[in-house]
Amino acid sequence: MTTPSIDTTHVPPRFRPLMLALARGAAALAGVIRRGDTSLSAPVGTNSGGDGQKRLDIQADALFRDALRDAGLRWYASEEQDAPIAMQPGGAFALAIDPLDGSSNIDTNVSVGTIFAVYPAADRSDASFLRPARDLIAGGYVIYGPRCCLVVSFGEGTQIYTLNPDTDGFDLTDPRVTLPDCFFEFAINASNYRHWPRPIRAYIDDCLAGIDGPRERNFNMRWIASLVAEAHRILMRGGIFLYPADARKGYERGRLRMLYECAPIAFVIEQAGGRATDGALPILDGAITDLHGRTPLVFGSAEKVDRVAAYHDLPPAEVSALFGHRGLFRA
Ligand SMILES: O=P(O)(O)OC[C@H]1O[C@](O)(COP(=O)(O)O)[C@@H](O)[C@@H]1O
Ligand SMILES: [Mg+2]
Ligand SMILES: [Mg+2]
Repeated sequence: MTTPSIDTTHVPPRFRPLMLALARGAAALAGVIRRGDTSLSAPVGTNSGGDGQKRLDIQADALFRDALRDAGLRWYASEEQDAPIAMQPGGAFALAIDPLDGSSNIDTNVSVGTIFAVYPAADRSDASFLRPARDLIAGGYVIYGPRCCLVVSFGEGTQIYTLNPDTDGFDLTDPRVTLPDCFFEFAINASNYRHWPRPIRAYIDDCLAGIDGPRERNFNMRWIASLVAEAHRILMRGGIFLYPADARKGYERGRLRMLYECAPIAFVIEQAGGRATDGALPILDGAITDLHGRTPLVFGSAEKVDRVAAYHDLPPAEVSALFGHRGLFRA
């Protein structure tokens, strides 16, 4: 087997060692997932965000920490660790990672992923991570699906690399992907409908009403329960994803974490021409105030994400009116 690598032609020079290390970690994790050890979905504990951990969550965390040892990182913050870990004292970068996203899908052989965000390192770990989300200098994800792809942005467009099984290297397959603007598909966990805030219910009601409703067209729906897989589908063909805040205990700020999940996904989506908000305001205009803090997340085609924000601006009486009255949202 050759040493895993990535084509760095379009990677800014200062990020090359980091991208090579991430590619190494991703190729190794893709190999672990492919081997299909069924014990990897066994529950092993709870992380500080309060989520159950599976064996593969822990293994993925250890694997990336090891792969990133000499990659110029000063700090490594993981969804699976209570606090950031000090790496190389002279390192220029602070990296936040969700080593395994979508862990409820491990045992069913459905796509899972890794999400990462890179910030300039400060002397202290809290100053490195607790800051405006827009300070991000690189971010992306890896999807372990039928194809393993690494998607990354360095702030000038979004690039896609695909793992070549013959060489174990990531080839550049799209140097600048554009998120299609017009696809009528939404992704939301509809089992939580009764817990959602009114603007979200109204938006989804109008999609469900299809050709007979104010949107005057039919929509399709998807829910994979793997943020990375939804993000990749939307990047490829458009549509919208919503994980709103809801009335369940512990979901006051939704489910997804600002540092490890929402900021890097928002970065990649914005850089591909899409939009990402908390329902109303851009995710990247927000601040990271808590390592494991959460935020509602809505992202996808710009026009659809803007429309969700417009539902938040409606007066309450208008939001709760029958869809037929929301003349504003026709078409
Ligand atoms: O089970 P739910 O509430 O639909 O949540 C699914 C969401 O939770 C997540 O699995 C959370 O990520 P982790 O697996 O990293 O905890 C997202 O990938 C996904 O979008
Ligand atoms: Mg996750
Ligand atoms: Mg995770």
